[in-house]
Formats: sequence, structure tokens, C-alpha cells
Amino acid sequence: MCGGGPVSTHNRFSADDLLLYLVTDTELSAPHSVAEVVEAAVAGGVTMVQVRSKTVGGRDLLDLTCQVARRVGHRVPVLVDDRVDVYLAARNRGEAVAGVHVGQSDLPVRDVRAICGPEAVVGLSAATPEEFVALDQQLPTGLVNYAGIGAVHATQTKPDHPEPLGVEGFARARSLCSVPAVAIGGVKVQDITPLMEAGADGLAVVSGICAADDPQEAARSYREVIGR
Ligand SMILES: Cc1ncc(COP(=O)(O)OP(=O)(O)O)c(N)n1
Ligand SMILES: Cc1nc(C(=O)O)sc1CCOP(=O)(O)O
Ligand SMILES: [Mg+2]
Repeated sequence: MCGGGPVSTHNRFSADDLLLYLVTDTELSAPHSVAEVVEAAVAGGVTMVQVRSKTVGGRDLLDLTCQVARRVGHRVPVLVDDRVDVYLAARNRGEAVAGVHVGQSDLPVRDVRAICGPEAVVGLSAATPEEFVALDQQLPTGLVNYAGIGAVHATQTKPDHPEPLGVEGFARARSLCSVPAVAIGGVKVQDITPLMEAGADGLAVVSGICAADDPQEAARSYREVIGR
């Protein structure tokens, strides 16, 4: 890990943005388009959106990110998965893209923050006790706005997901790290209450919303249990 002093953030991110976090999947969204799913899900109560596609190149991911950002406007923050360059290109086009979510094998968050600047919302995945402790130590540096903790359950959506934590494992992980955190991985409606009692600030969902026949209704059913 490189050293360095505190880095200030000037974005308007709040932990409430994490309450119901939609992570998109183009294949699971079919027959709907990703933009249709996002539109419906925001109407149903989603509070943040991440554009994620592992099957397209940078140019198509940029187009998709811009499409989603235009649909959403400024209603909820839109982030892009992995690609700092796509975030920068979308911003350069004047699109309302709020930030980037990176994993442990993507660019280090110190570099992400240096490249994207203080206004970007930066999320980081964490899955092991070492990663949670490292994340907690980074908190005063202001590099990261929130953590994505998972996998809670095994999920076919991400075949290379980390070892499932279960709700109890999530609770233990959560206790090691005070940065706002969202639970991800096989999160269904019945998991919401235990996960929030375990300290989740919100839930990140892919298939539960993207693959639903009615993504608006699916989002609403998650949101009803979350409340607020
Ligand atoms: C909110 C949230 N949490 C975790 C992840 C997983 O990110 P990563 O570990 O980089 O894996 P990929 O999504 O890139 O396969 C996420 N995307 N969002
Ligand atoms: C994108 C992602 N990241 C994970 C992690 O554990 O880091 S699990 C996952 C996919 C979650 O999809 P679903 O809601 O369909 O189970
Ligand atoms: Mg990643």
C-alpha cells in the first residue's frame, strides 16, 4: 500500500444512498434493456445504481453508462463498475455519473481517488478480515465512501464470488470496519432484516431486480422491507 496523507472528498454521498443499490446485469435484464430496468427500479425505490457488465468492452460500457445516467438524471447516484477510464470519459461528456466501484484486483483506491478527484464517489469491495481491517484503517484518509461486503450467499451472478460469509460472517466483518457498508451476494427480500440488524447500511442486488418479470415491483418489495 502506498503512503500519503489525508485526501479530502467533496461529493454529496450519504450512507442513505446505499439503502437499495441496484447493480446491473445486461444478460439477466433481458428481455428488458438495462435502461428500462434501471428506470423501473428507480421508480420502485432503488437509491443508487451501478452499471456493471463483464461482457462488453470499454466503448460499449461507456455508451451504456451514459444511457443509464441520462435516464436517471440526478435522482440517484450512478456509478460504474471497475472502470475509472469510463467514469472519466462519461464525466468528460457531461454525463451525471457519480463515481466508480472497484474491487481488490482493480486499481488501488489511492490511485482511483487521485485520478477521479474529490467529487467522485468511490466504493471498494471487501471479503476477508484483512480487507475489512485495511479498509477501516483507510477511513480517515477519505479515499473510500463505502464498502461492498460479500458474498453474503453463493450466487450464480458472479461465478468467481468470494467465499460466502453468511449473515453471521457479514456481521463479524461489519464489526471490523466503520465505513458505510452494503451487503452483496444472493441478497433476497428475506435477508434484509437480518442484514440490517447486522449493521448493513443497505443491500446491493443484481438478479433479484434485473431478472424479475417486473423490476419496479421487485424493487418495491425490497424497499418496503427496508422502509425509510
Ligand atoms: C456494491 C458492490 N460490492 C461489491 C462488488 C464486487 O466488485 P468486484 O470485487 O470488483 O467484482 P466485480 O463486480 O468487478 O466482478 C460490486 N461490483 N459492487
Ligand atoms: C457483483 C457481485 N459482487 C459480489 C461480491 O461478493 O463481491 S456478489 C455479486 C453478484 C450479486 O448478484 P446477485 O444479487 O444476483 O446475487
Ligand atoms: Mg471489480
